[in-house]
Amino acid sequence: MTLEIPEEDGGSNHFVDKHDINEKSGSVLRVLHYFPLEEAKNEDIRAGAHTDYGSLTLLFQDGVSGLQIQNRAQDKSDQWLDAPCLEDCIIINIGDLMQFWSNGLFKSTKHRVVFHPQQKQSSRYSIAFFCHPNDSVSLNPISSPFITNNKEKPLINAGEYLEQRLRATYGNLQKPL
Ligand SMILES: O=C(O)CCC(=O)C(=O)O
Ligand SMILES: [Fe+2]
Repeated sequence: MTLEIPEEDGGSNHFVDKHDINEKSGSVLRVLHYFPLEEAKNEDIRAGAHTDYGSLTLLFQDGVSGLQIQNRAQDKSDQWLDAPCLEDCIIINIGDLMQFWSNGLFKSTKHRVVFHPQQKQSSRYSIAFFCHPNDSVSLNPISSPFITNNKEKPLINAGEYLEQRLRATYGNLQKPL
């Protein structure tokens, strides 16, 4: 989908400009190893339900499935749908900031990682690249004929939002990077 962002707001370079690699950002590559389940335990969840904090996440999986997304229909939020693990494919998640910038047009989908019954004895590996804009970038909806901009100016920028989410998740640990 093209958003027709006006040239004065960067046009087709709008998102590139927000992700200048020479500026500070929260972008991070994580190599994830989910251990097999110990025999005595009877758990189903490898990673609890959450949304990603940044703009987009690139997920590389190793063939052991388990990623699920939450059904967004209000009366079906207890339904979790398996994301297929396709060979040579990268899964792209929309993160919270893309939802802010698009004023909800693009949804930051809740997801989690579960053990499927036949996988409890296997490790699972995945690599996630969490793509974040520069810390100083505003979370205001972007100019586009497809996006309504009815929001008050937010008081925080991308760096502050990341800090808030990390604090809520990990307590007062130091921000990575
Ligand atoms: O391991 C996966 O497939 C997903 C991991 C994930 O959602 C995350 O680390 O935010
Ligand atoms: Fe995630």
